[in-house]
Amino acid sequence: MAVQLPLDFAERMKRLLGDEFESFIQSYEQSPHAGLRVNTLKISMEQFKEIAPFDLRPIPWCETGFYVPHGVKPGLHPYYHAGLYYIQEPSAMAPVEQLNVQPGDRVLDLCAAPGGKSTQIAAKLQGKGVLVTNDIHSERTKALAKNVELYGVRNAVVLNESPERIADAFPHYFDKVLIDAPCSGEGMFRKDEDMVKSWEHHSVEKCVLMQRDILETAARLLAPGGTIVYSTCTFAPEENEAMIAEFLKLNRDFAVVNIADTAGFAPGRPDWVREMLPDQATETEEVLDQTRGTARLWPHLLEGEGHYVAVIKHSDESNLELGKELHEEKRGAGQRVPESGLLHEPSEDRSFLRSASLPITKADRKKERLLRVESRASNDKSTRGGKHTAKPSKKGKEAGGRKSERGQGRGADSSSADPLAVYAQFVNENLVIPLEGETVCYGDRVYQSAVGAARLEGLKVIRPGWFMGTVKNGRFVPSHPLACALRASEAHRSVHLSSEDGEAVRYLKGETLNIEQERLNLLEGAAPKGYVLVCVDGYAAGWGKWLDGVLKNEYPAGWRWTSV
Ligand SMILES: C[S@@+](CC[C@H](N)C(=O)[O-])C[C@H]1O[C@@H](n2cnc3c(N)ncnc32)[C@H](O)[C@@H]1O
Repeated sequence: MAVQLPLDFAERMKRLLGDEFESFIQSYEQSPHAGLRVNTLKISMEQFKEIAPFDLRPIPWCETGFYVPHGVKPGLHPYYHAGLYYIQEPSAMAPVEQLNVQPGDRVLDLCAAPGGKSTQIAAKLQGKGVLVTNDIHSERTKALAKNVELYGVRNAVVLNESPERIADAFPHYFDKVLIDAPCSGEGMFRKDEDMVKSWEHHSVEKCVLMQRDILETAARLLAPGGTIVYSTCTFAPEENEAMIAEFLKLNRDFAVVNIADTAGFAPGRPDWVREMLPDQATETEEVLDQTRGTARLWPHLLEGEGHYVAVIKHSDESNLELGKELHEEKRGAGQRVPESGLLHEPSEDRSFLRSASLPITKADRKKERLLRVESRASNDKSTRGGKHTAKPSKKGKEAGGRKSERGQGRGADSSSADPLAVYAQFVNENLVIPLEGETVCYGDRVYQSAVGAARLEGLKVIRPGWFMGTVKNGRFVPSHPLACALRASEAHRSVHLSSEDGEAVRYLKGETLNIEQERLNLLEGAAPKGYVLVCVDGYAAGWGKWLDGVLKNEYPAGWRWTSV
């Protein structure tokens, strides 16, 4: 066997699985399965199938997922760098499929880094509704933010918070909550040997304490009638069926929604709770049987690693009115225009960071950057479902159609003084997009936020929304995340590079390219000089700046493809 399993683990699995143990243990002789998930925010399934550079075999439980043949390296293709697919372990695609996300939903991914499931949720939202994606570890939110941006997500907010503090800011706000819980990781032993090493440190007992707190807080975040999906990548019953049974016992207005076993999923094992944890089983006996309707993904029964998924739905009609009131209260609060806001970049400076569970002190506030927040939507209604859409404004108006009070009577150069006017001018001259949500400025950075600034006040915000760009010396510099989320048809200037002749790779490596004017696609009689959306086989990858036949490379240094 390639993997040396911890003895305690192997003995426990033998006891629990009985006759099935032999085939379970044999699965460790096989290589783990690799998968990719098509990013349908950027490309449709039909289009992807036409241009797919690899042989693809569908993953039965995820309609956008495919197995990647052994030996193929999907990370070494320009399409990966253009955000056309996410490389994801096949079983890890199951939880979001069970969350039943619909465009327009408000969704929270509570334990989200590095963002595999968040990008899957975002694809299901199709830009409509809200995705709040969070991780408690600040270092890990860097990868989370990068993935949200690379995959072209427009309606996400990235937080670095404790679940408790999010619940204070967003009580009963979300239709769907995903808890991809920190766990002892037993299901990943075959894929990642480091998980074997860290198993002792991340003991089941420690994980149980964290999971209990997270799950309990999720109930405070959920709107009436909402759904929580709880998942782990471990086999331990304490972290799975026992955890769900305990939650159901304490939250009687929730019930398990049965997961169909069609895709090779096995049922949950309440009998293992009775066998291993008799006291806990006795305490939760009235609800324990419901956990049979949760799902276990076994490496010997399907082509994927070990996972556990539970769907629990809020079902108490009597709480509906109370929940609605809370909802409306917060939506009202969302209309306030804050005078200030905080933006926290992940930082190595420990003094800058505070424990997310501690209250913010005055000293903290002094250390943090206090930045001005402006809200376009001071008098607008709630941003629920991205309903209020700001059209790119005409010159002389601020972004989102709000007439600039300060701009009036100041003459033609008012745009150089007002960041929102500078932004609006850029949008008008370069893009054809609806601006959804609220325009928010943090210092010189401009965002479109699906949530709005007021609700985020006081939270550790990594990204308050879709990062559009920066206002520097009266000019708007479009951001890389803006480019990543655009379609070629939404930019006044675009150019198509081929993934096959090396030109796309040269762009992704950061090289300057010679591009004749005839190759530029110009919309609405746009002049060729200026920002050009650079596309790989038609799919946006970044910006370039064109002048006299030369395309200056604006692909950010930190994102460049260095391995080719
Ligand atoms: C299984 S990983 C998440 C993987 C992620 N969902 C994905 O698909 O890419 C669990 C995450 O939970 C985070 N975490 C641990 N404790 C947490 C807590 N109390 N609140 C929020 N996140 C937490 C960890 O930092 C870790 O990134």
